[in-house]
Amino acid sequence: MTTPHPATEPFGVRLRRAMDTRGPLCVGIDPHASLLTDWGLTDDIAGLERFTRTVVEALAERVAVLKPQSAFFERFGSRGVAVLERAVAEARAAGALVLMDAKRGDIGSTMAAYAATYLDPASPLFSDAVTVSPYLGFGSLRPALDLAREHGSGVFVLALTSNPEGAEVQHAVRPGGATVAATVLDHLRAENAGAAGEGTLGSFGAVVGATLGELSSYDLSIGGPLLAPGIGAQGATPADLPGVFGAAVRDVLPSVSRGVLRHGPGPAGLVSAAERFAEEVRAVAG
Ligand SMILES: O=c1ccn([C@@H]2O[C@H](COP(=O)(O)O)[C@@H](O)[C@H]2O)c(=O)[nH]1
Repeated sequence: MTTPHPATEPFGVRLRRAMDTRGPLCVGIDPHASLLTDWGLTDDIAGLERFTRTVVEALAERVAVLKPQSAFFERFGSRGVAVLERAVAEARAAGALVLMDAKRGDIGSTMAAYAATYLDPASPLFSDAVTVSPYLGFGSLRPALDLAREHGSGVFVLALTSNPEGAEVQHAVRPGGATVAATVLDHLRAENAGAAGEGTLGSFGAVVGATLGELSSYDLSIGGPLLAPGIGAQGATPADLPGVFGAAVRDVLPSVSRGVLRHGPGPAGLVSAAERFAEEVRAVAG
């Protein structure tokens, strides 16, 4: 097994380079039971292993970012997590950045353990970046933000999620008039301050759904990347990105899972679907 290695450059710098050289796309590894079936695989650890290996072998040398969805591995217990560990190591060794979609969030002291799981280079799940939830208060994420800074990793914080239910929390208005989501974006802007020069990305990103329609009431210029899930199975398309993100579109990392994965099990189908999405994004985001 490849030994996890820490980064020598900040995540944001590595991400911008990967998007420029490999294309602006993140592909999700989401082994849904229905996809395993569609691929002719069994819904068990052998099916999970084959599915995951196929995606990593097809795409890790080509796309900028692979985003394993931890839940689909955890449902198989420790053997599923072992598959996830191998996928992370192999994808990183092939040159992809790995964004672990774990959406962790807890009080600060427990958050420190989550941070160590994904952001400490000694951990078998060490990844280039991780998704976290700020709904125990942005300050509760401090251990993850600090560990990421120390090791050149990235953190993506849920701000405006792609699901319609998110609005009841994220659009809620705080005393003083700012929405919860705007407050999260403000915190991220502060975390990235000083990191970003012209054209550079900071390492602290926001998750902002591509499904949300225009967001001009939000200041999306956070100095870091905007992970945009929702393209493909959730109904958004690359053509929607300029309308949703406006001038911030250049900092958007669109993410597609089922929209690519449904083109398996052959590697050629996965590769051409990913290339098509990346091309469509390039055409609208430059
Ligand atoms: O706001 C969010 C945050 C995360 N996700 C995750 O992205 C993928 C989407 O999968 P698709 O098959 O492309 O719909 C999945 O892992 C979600 O948990 C999101 O959809 N929205």
